[in-house]
Amino acid sequence: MAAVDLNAEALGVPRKQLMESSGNAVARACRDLADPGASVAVVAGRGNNGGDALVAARFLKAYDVTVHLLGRPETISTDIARENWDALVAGEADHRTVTDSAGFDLGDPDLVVDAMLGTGVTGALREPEATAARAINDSSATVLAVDVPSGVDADTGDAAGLAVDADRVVTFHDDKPGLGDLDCEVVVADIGIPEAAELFTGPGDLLALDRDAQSHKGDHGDVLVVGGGPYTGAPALAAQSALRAGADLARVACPEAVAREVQGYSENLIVRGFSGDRLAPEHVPDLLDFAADRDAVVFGPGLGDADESLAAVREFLAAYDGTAVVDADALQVVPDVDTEATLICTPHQGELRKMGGETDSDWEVRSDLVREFAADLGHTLLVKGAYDVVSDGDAVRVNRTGNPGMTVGGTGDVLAGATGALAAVLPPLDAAAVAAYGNGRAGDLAAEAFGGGLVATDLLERLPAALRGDEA
Ligand SMILES: NC(=O)C1=CN([C@@H]2O[C@H](COP(=O)(O)OP(=O)(O)OC[C@H]3O[C@@H](n4cnc5c(N)ncnc54)[C@H](O)[C@@H]3O)[C@@H](O)[C@H]2O)[C@H](O)CC1
Ligand SMILES: [K+]
Repeated sequence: MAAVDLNAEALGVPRKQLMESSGNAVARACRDLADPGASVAVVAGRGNNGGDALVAARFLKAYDVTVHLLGRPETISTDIARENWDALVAGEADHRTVTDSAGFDLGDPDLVVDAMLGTGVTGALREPEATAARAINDSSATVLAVDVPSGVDADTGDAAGLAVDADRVVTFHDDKPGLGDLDCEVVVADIGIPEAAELFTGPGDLLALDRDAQSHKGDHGDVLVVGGGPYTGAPALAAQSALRAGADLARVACPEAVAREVQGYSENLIVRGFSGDRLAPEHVPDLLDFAADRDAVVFGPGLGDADESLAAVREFLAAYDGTAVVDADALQVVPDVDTEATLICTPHQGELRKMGGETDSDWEVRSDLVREFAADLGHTLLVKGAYDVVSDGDAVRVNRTGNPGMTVGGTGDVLAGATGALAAVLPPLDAAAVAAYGNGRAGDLAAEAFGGGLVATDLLERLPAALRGDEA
């Protein structure tokens, strides 16, 4: 939800507006549960769950509302919740702050609005929330829970300990998996989050990359690029891109004949040559051993389409059961290989057709075609275009970053490498969506500097900023 909220904000629908919609939905449920003049106890926590109810209080003029804030106002954790508290105080609403459990007196209300904790709950209820939850459960009031009954984990429906026993839940935007088993009525309120906030990639998708501080080398991926032969720049671009997208190690397995040239592009790469001047079936056993210790493999950059190289790709994929990004000439092999591997294929629309897929200039039509083909293939597709379409056969994401300057050679290798690095730390669909978003953002930053004259290496040093969500 945090990612969707952030994407909604990027689309021009700020969180405070979402909170206003949530609060309005809560007020409508109150009007449904209690008659005007009834006494309502709003029990608000210090986060946005509480914020929703502070908004609702403003919509309940016809009721006798008392707001209980659990904690001092200065401990309210978000500005939008704090602003709604300040508005209540400025409006002389009947409000009180509960700084310790002994200070909590629910009174004898007809209706309780449980807005202590929502999706931000961690662990068992602490004080004074626990005392308040017991008082709410012991009261004879009707209980309306905001988003999630406090103490319940929205994803699992479990509670680490005590939880509020609600008569009705008003949850926002979409049903939460954990609410299904509650024995109370759950109402899903549309709070005006645009569908686009979930369909199109945006800054919210970068939250998935939040790294825990304790991470150490190797946590962020050891990526192997298998490529090179007719071309040498492509595997080097892909491997450097993997590093720029956060991989700790980037290795290149390429023909001995070009190993020095590939190494020459960057001392950051660990280059390992296999015999001859192009990939062939005899290299596959070694490659499988080498790949087994990596977190992700990027197959294809610069491989060329010699029959023996494609035969080697087929043999490798048939035996590989890890995670691989397949790009460029290797893509044509995928449809006729049965593999246990988790593949992310990154074709442009011409390569998609060569794989047997269909495309369309209208991105909405293309989205359905890509989803169907991904379902047939059983793999994740990232189909490059002015609008990149990503699908795992079930969900669809569309990426709108990027610009026409990115048709220059090599940007696809940069995307493949970034996808490999992200596939080492994220599920395939997210890895492809974030890679498309970051690669396009890096391309947009490069276009600011070089316009149509940008080259693929310009994206490399801009990938970190693009994946951090830095403003251009
Ligand atoms: N897109 C949407 O669905 C929207 C949802 N909204 C509401 O926002 C909350 C989530 O808000 P958040 O601030 O992230 O977290 P909470 O308010 O649920 O709780 C955080 C708050 O609670 C404290 N806390 C955490 N665990 C415990 C505990 N075990 N005991 C005591 N206190 C605890 C923590 O310290 C924080 O202070 C969502 O549920 C919706 O109601 C948005 O308003 C609109 C968009
Ligand atoms: K709640």
